[in-house]
Amino acid sequence: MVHKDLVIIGISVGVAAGVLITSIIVLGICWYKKHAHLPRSTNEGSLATLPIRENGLGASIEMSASLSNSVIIKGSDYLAKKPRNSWWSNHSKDQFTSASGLPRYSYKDIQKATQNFTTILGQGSFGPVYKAVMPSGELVAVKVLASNSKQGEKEFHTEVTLLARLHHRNLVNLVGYCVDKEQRMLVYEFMTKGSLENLLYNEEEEALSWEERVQIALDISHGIEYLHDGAVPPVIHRDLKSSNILLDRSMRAKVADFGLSKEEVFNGRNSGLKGTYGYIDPMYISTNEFTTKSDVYSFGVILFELITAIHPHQNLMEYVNLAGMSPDGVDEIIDTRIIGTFNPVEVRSLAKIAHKCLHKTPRKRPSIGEVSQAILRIKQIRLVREDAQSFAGEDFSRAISRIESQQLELKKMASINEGPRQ
Ligand SMILES: Nc1ncnc2c1ncn2[C@@H]1O[C@H](COP(=O)(O)OP(=O)(O)OP(=O)(O)O)[C@@H](O)[C@H]1O
Repeated sequence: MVHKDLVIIGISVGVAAGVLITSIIVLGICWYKKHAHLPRSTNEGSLATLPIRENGLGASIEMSASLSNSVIIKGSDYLAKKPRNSWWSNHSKDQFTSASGLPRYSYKDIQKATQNFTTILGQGSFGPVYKAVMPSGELVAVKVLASNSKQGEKEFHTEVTLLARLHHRNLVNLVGYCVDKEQRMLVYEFMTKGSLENLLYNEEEEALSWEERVQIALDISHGIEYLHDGAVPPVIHRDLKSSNILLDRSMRAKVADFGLSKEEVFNGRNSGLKGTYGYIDPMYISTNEFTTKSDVYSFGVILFELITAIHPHQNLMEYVNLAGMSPDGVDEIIDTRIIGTFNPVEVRSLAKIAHKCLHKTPRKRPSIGEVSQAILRIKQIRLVREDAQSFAGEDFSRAISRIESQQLELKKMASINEGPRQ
């Protein structure tokens, strides 16, 4: 009997000890889970939702006000989940935790990739731009902001936060950045063919064909259309010019340099004039009010550069105004290097669009969406015409081969009818 009691007491103590140990383990796991998330959740109170549109796909970024805080991406999760390229993915996860959602690099990373800053591509108003080869072999362009340039530093922050949420095939993508002590750099996708300005005005470059020029015009208009109508809130570029249009190896154009971009302020006014001489909307100079229509004006200037290959600093607008006096006056200022290869109807249509963009009253200028549609129509009409020509050509060659085979048949029949001569 005593033995039986001892067994019952033993089992009870064992069960109680088991329950106690299990509870301690469960509590321990809960405590660990809770505390492992603490560093991220400290920012949650300050998060604000910033919606973005990405080539039509919806996504939203919850980002904190400060650049140094972390970013959480909702919606398509495109930016968070898709590694930008193999080189970035080889780096530690810490480099992805910035407000922009872009990888952040150390000075040493960039120093190595640019062979100690010896691979200079050119010099912009913010500082030099270097070609960099990443360990994966991928080419990028690194824009080093002059450390004494206060304006450049401000533009840097604007550009990082803006570009991190703007993605379009006709915009030059920002793929990383560097903030290391006083150093600030922007890492861009590399654009093999350089700037439109260089392609139009450098005598050593092969002249762009008319077809290429129309495609470039269309690409630029699509890039601007995304900024004006696709980005939420809308973005005005503010410094559109041929040196800010870069081309990739397939001669597709992308809009670059958002250093002067600002998010649109409704009915807002800006103090200092920004932009580049020759491209600035005259109405902006007199009213100090910059709108999407001011970008449309600058785009009109670029369209005339494509048609004439005359730089705005070489009296382009004087030529354009003189030519505008007669309906086909544009024929007189067309780039001589494409004479004989272009279609005059297409040139006149593009010039008509450019004139509309340059209308002195901003509200009478078309929207960039309307401009894109009009340029697209020029291309489509050409494609239909080429199709018709090749169809006619096909008919002709078919007819020729039909005649040839008929002749062959006739010859054969003739030889049969003649029969062997006796
Ligand atoms: N992503 C890139 N790929 C290839 N070359 C580039 C890239 N970005 C800039 N460059 C080249 O580097 C040079 C300097 O460019 P940057 O944008 O700094 O100045 P800019 O546009 O010429 O002048 P500004 O600063 O006044 O706009 C130019 O020759 C440009 O073609």
